[in-house]
Amino acid sequence: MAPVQECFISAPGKSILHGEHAVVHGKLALAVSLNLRTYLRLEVTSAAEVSISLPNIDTFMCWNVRVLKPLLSHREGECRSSTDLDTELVRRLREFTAIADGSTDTRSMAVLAFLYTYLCVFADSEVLPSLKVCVWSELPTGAGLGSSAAYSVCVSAALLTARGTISSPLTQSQQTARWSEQELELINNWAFQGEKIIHGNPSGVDNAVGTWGGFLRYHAGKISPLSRVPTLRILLTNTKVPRSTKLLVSRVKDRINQYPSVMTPVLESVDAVSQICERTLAEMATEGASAEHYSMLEDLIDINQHHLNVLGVGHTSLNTLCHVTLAHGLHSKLTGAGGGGCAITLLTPDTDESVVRDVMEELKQVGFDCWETSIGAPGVLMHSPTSLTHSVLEILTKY
Ligand SMILES: Nc1ncnc2c1ncn2[C@@H]1O[C@H](COP(=O)(O)OP(=O)(O)O)[C@@H](O)[C@H]1O
Ligand SMILES: C[C@@](O)(CCOP(=O)(O)O)CC(=O)O
Ligand SMILES: [Mg+2]
Repeated sequence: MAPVQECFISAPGKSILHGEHAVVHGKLALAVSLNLRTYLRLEVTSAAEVSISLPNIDTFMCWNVRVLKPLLSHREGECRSSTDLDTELVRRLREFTAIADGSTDTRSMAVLAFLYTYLCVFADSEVLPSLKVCVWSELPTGAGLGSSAAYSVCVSAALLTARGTISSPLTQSQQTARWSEQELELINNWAFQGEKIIHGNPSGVDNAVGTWGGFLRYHAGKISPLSRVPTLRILLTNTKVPRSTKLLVSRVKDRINQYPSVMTPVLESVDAVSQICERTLAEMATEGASAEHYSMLEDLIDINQHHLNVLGVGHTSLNTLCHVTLAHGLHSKLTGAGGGGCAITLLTPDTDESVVRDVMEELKQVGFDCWETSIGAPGVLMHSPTSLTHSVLEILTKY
């Protein structure tokens, strides 16, 4: 396949309806893509350098390609796998970029994930290519909306396309295009490796949503689209309390290890919540949504929020958020890793517009960001430059 000289790629963020954390331990999760995206521009240059500009996290790095090549010497001739993390390469990259093992600064993980994917994808090239890459996102970083996965999906799609491992699907007359199912699998597998570097122990649900988009059920690595879902109205609120998915995921693991007989039933119960939610959504889509259906969805949200508190990923900001919305009859739960970050609030057909306005106003007064989101956006896309808004294009070409 002919390699590209320049490409623009985007991938969506996600919201987990139910099953965050439990999904890491093999339970069912229901997740949906958001209309907030991460964008990437890749340009092939002749500078003998590879550079990555990450304006969201104020990170701008550049390396001579000849300095990077020796990092691959440990596996000369071997093909890098898209399904297993090369831990020796990660170790070498940590040393090279001077990121200490166990570092809690997840920002530097974005650089590590990029370099890892770059070196693996181009491992068989005699000379590493000179590339200029810029990634910018509409998503808040580290807030539970899957910015790490959207980033990893964009990086993986761009590098695989630049290498010619997957096609460049955009024809001249198209604004956006997607890859074949087989190519999406490859993008997803490499993005999962990126997530492993950023998260430590990801379930894979976030990169799956970033790759395929839509409404997905994710269970023990098996991804399937939810075919029957009603139109749902959801408020997203960002408490703006920073947190790291990596730390929260390992905190839950520690708690399970310390109190297995207490925590295992909680995980089972979260699984049951996801299953009942899936059945309820299917019923709503096929039979029409009733007040009883919405009442069940609200109960499940409340139950899961309590479970997430028990798992140790709650936060006072999230408690405040739940109280504010409940005072107006609206039910909320954290989404993503918790510990701060974002929550979702379900709006029902009976919710008066004045109530939505009041709730949003009150949440903003507490200091949170709050907006109504649209769900089910497409997964990873290749864009023509004209399909991007002026402001996105300006940012991506500025660095
Ligand atoms: N636009 C971006 N530019 C650079 N790095 C990003 C971007 N989005 C996400 N990341 C990486 O992902 C990390 C946040 O991931 P995480 O803690 O999983 O939160 P979430 O995925 O919920 O946003 C960041 O610290 C950074 O390493
Ligand atoms: C907590 C978890 O279920 C979701 C994490 O999502 P986010 O990185 O907070 O957007 C972890 C995972 O599934 O890998
Ligand atoms: Mg993440």
